[in-house]
Amino acid sequence: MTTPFMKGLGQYAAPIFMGASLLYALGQKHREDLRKARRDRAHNRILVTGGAGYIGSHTVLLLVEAGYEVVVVDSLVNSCEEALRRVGALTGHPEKVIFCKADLLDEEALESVFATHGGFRACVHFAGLKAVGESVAKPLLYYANNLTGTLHLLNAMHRHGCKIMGAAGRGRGREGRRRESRKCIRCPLC
Ligand SMILES: O=c1ccn([C@@H]2O[C@H](COP(=O)(O)OP(=O)(O)O[C@H]3O[C@H](CO)[C@H](O)[C@H](O)[C@H]3O)[C@@H](O)[C@H]2O)c(=O)[nH]1
Repeated sequence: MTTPFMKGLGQYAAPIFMGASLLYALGQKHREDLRKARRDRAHNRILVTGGAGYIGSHTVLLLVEAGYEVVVVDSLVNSCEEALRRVGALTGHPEKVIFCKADLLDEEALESVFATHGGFRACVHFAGLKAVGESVAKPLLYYANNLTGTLHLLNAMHRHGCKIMGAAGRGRGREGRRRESRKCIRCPLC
């Protein structure tokens, strides 16, 4: 049975439907704009772990000069934030150096960096302990810190679709000669 109230409502159906469609279309456009902004940002944004350290801060400088925006994750265990402030000043683009104090062993903090600032075009990984004497005295600490931290990083990259990782390592060969290697690899999990 159609009541007068329902009949009255009928005349509003078309405008309500059109209004809802318009809102839906605007929402879609807004979501598409957000996705595009995120894609553009990802194209230009690099994550540098250990970016406040010696090699890391020089890398950040070069990346910013090359036009990238850099997010630095560093626990500051062997560095200080001042280095990044200086990098910002030297490049003239302090806004392109975003610092997040976090330890790679803290998975939640790392996830929050990826959720807030990702996705990254690539990651350069320098956040590692590397004092030779200490590594001999405390090998398990070094294994736990460097391997677990790297695994956490790889997992976060995998979850957030970041597929390129650069890393630098230094070691001594059997014959005592120093070996340096710099590698750029695809994330092994992706
Ligand atoms: O668990 C850690 C260990 C270190 N760091 C940070 O990582 C940076 C490492 O920088 P350092 O100045 O201590 O080391 P270097 O820049 O000299 O780089 C050295 O350590 C690197 C560790 O990845 C590479 O091995 C590299 O080849 C080697 O020269 C520091 O800011 C330190 O605070 C962390 O954030 N988390």
